[in-house]
Amino acid sequence: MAQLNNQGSWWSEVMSSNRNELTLAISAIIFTVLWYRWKFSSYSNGGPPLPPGPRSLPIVGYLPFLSRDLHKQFVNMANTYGPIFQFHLGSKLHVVINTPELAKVVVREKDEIFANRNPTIAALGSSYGGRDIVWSDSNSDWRNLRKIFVQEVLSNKNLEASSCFRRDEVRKTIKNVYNKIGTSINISEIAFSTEANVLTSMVWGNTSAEKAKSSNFGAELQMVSANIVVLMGQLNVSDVFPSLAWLDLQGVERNMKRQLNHLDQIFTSIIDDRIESNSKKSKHAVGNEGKKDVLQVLLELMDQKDVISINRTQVKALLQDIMVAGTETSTTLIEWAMAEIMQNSDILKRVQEELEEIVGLDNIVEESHLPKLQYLEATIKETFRLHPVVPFILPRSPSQDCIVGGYTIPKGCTLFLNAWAIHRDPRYWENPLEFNPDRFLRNKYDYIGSNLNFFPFGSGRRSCPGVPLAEKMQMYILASLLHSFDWSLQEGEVYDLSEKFGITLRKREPLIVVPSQRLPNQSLYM
Ligand code: HEM
Repeated sequence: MAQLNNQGSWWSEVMSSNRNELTLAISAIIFTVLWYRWKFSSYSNGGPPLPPGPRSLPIVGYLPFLSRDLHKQFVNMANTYGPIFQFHLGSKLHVVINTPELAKVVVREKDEIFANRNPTIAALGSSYGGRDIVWSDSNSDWRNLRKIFVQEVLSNKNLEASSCFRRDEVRKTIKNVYNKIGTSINISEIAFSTEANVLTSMVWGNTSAEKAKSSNFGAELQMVSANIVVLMGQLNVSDVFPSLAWLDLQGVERNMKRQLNHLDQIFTSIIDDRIESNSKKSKHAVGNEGKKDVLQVLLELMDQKDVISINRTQVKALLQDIMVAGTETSTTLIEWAMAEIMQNSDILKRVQEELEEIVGLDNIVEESHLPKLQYLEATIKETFRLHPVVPFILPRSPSQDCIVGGYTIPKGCTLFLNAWAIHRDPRYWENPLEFNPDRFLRNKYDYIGSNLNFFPFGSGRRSCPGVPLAEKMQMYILASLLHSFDWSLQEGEVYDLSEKFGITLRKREPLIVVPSQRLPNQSLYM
């Protein structure tokens, strides 16, 4: 049987650590699986069949054969079963799409049908039960929250008004790196704290809540966000066998609750603090339009009963989305980009020459320079192509049975769009494994997936609404790090680009590098 190799599989670990509980619960599983088998057998009667897929075991399905590097395994499976294939994990049907043509059917022609997420237990635990934007089903609450996010949180006006926060934080980062010249720096930590500080200034910059102001808040946030992302990427036996969920065999649900409690305490203290300070001020003293932070905008919408409004849980769920979706993703991209650029000395030289020409060695990078940095932009896009931060985008689930590529896709199954495979498919990309930014100078690709050969932020109605901020931040941080400093690996280190699969595709080993001064004028670092 193809692909049946459970060496180093996730399943063998779960089995060895939880043998007793699993044995006890096996009868519940059998019942569920028999029911689903009966349900799915009806697809072969009459309508188009389910997509092809590997044969698998009774009860557990394909579960024991999933490898840790799921993105690579799915490429092998596509080679065997074709551009659309399916497999069962326990009772749950999963479908994987591996070509831009079929992705187009999902996110264009049938976008409305494929607008649900089918969140895992971990995802529900991280999002106040799916009451946020990321994990909510496509319903009126989701539409409302997404509208608030696009029109109020990341509107052009707000993005413009918050440029001072980005400038302040990027400058602090330059100063901070300057103070560490000659020593080893973890790029991911630097990128994360810059991103997190920008987001917190934009979101609750005017807070006086002690927790949010404490010096270790950034580190706490980084730890919690990283834990949330790891837990969301973990295969959880409770998702595969819902009848076992009460046992929480891997402790994913418990652990996620702990992480969310941590964030919730911080959000609660910030919201309470703001409500109290608002009540002490007259309405007019809260600030004029341009100066309101996001929290203020959300709290005003909370009081509003008509047009668009939001409740307290949704405010916290939205804050959680911004903090987790906005930090982990951009941090991952910046680390990959630095790793690729440092490994390719010609590319580093071209990026720095462009910076010299546009910014000048007697100046530091400003946001106004960014639209002119075309080679850097192409380098970032090439990084997204080879290292899509969210390799399977986020799961989609059809709200009704439908047909894709001549096969039936049943209502409620989980569908993955395999961006990792599409981004390195030789049918769409010449020399796909070569890191070559020039391909993005020759052909224009946007970030909203207009061309589905390249869609690192997804596409369609559930595509990433954070693109305008992400685009600015990743360009600004990378341009600043590469213009203000030269970089080398710490002694004894070798270049390494190995991946660690999860809901985000991280670099397996952190990129530890040593900065040196590049700009002649020392005052540019102060
Ligand atoms: C490198 C940076 C980022 C990447 C690669 C990224 C990627 C993604 C992807 C692939 C999706 C799913 C799209 C789909 O299903 O079609 C998504 C959704 C989302 N992202 Fe991002 N993102 C990034 C930055 C951000 C930022 C900065 C924010 C907010 C400040 C953000 C907020 C969201 C939200 C709220 C959703 C859910 C949208 C929905 O379900 O309607 N993201 N992102």
